[in-house]
Amino acid sequence: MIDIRNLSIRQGTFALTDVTLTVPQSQYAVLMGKSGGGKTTILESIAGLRKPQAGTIVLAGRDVTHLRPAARHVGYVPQDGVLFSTMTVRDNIGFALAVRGDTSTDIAKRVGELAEWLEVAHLLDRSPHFLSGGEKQRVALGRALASRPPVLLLDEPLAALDDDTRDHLVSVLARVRDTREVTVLHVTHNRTEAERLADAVFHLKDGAVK
Ligand SMILES: Nc1ncnc2c1ncn2[C@@H]1O[C@H](COP(=O)(O)OP(=O)(O)OP(=O)(O)O)[C@@H](O)[C@H]1O
Repeated sequence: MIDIRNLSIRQGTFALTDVTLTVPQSQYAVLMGKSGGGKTTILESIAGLRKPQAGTIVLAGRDVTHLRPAARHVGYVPQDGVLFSTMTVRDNIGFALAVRGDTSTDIAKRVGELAEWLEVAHLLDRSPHFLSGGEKQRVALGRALASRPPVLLLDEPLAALDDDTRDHLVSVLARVRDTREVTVLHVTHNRTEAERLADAVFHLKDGAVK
């Protein structure tokens, strides 16, 4: 579950006030709204990368409002995916598991399983430099899901992809949704994408969520 109550965030002249939004457990919610409206700001606040001035954030029944990002157990695919460029695809996907000290056997098993599922098994030894846009996004998704987070945040994961690649990634995300293992908040501008994936659609308008 993602439960945001009365969140207020100010950055420079921009402000979001009193944002309230709930995504029930295992649901796939889409957040839409015009450019510059504050969608990324909301995702970054949930992930712990921005500090709100007021409000609470409860994830999977835990109040994480004052926890650091790593303690929140959130899977996050930021805008543009941004993989670690000095690491192979394998190490990108396994990163969170290595940081928390999983054994190399456990890491290899989970990375192998995810790579099959996301259809990137043939790319594991490659550097992110030599991946297509769609491949990069599938690897970024694998990295976000590796530690089995209860919450997944996706910031325009399908932007800047051609139609066929976008269609394929939508079907991958539908598979993620259908496992019902994770509660998802997905930011997009694309109505078709929202219709194909969302259990619920939220609209951010004039600093408020409807
Ligand atoms: N550190 C900052 N200081 C001041 N203003 C900022 C800062 N970061 C973001 N902003 C402003 O906050 C507003 C909301 O930005 P945000 O990226 O959350 O919007 P968005 O809805 O995700 O936009 P887009 O759809 O274009 O990605 C924008 O006006 C942006 O310029």
